[in-house]
Amino acid sequence: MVATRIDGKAFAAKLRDRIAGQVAALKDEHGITPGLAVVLVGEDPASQVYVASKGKQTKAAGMNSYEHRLPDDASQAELLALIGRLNADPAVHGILVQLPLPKHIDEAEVINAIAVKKDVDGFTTANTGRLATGQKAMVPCTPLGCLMLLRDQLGDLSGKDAVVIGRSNIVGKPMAALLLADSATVTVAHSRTKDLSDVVRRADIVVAAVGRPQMVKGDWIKPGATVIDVGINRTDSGLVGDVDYDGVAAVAGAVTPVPGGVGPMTIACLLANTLTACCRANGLPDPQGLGL
Ligand SMILES: Nc1nc(=O)c2c([nH]1)NC[C@@H]1CN(c3ccc(C(=O)N[C@@H](CCC(=O)O)C(=O)O)cc3)C=[N+]21
Repeated sequence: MVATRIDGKAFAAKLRDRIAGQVAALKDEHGITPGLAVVLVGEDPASQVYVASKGKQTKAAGMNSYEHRLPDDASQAELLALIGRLNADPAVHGILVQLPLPKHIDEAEVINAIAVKKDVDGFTTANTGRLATGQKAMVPCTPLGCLMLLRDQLGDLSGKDAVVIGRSNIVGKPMAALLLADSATVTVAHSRTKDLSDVVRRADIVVAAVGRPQMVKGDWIKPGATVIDVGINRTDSGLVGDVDYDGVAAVAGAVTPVPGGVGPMTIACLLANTLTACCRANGLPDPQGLGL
């Protein structure tokens, strides 16, 4: 039996279509256009590609996209001043500061300067805390995309054994919070975890977010398990995930590919969060019905 290939690219395209319809209705019925501001500091080539792609998809969904580029040597004060202006701008419903930032800038301080209601990355301490305590939050895009794929594949996640490999603030920790909120039994594994393959073998759901090319092997996987690969590793043989796809697909029930899995969901969820932020700012009901 070969695993189902979870088509994140197709799922993301459908989600973007739905969002575009909701954006059009928002314009028609309320005269409001959601706006997303993306801030890029420096010239990192991968970041430039992501930011260009975000801008293109934002406009394609009918939203306004505002791009702000600062030079590599921009000061933290300049960046904070820009965020202050975006916080005060009523046309801007979402603000994303592309990470990583140059080393002379304190990332946590910059992120926490973003207005909580405009924090479409869900990276502020306030949103992290809200997610962890079950209050309405802005949810980080990559884990949100993973959750949507899991709910679509499995339905109710209640009582499932989930193992998240990786404990980053942007993926591992919020992913664990989301799975817990859906009543899964959650284990967070990381570089110090003992007998990692044995831990993973117990899981009905595996989310791999470690940044090590093809680390998760087929013989780590419980037959029939659902495997979500968050890895984006650029190697000599091209873009690969954290999962050894062919080996895992021979055992798993379903697995996401790289590319074409979680990556496209991340950007679609950014649009979803921008629309959600816009609706909340205008006292309208949440458009995605996720209960988060
Ligand atoms: N503030 C902030 N928010 C982010 O969400 C954020 C960030 N900073 N910094 C960088 C990471 C990375 N990230 C990705 C988005 C889309 C793909 C994506 O679409 N990947 C395609 C392939 C793209 C390719 O070929 O390079 C795929 O997996 O199919 C990947 C990675 C968002 N990030």
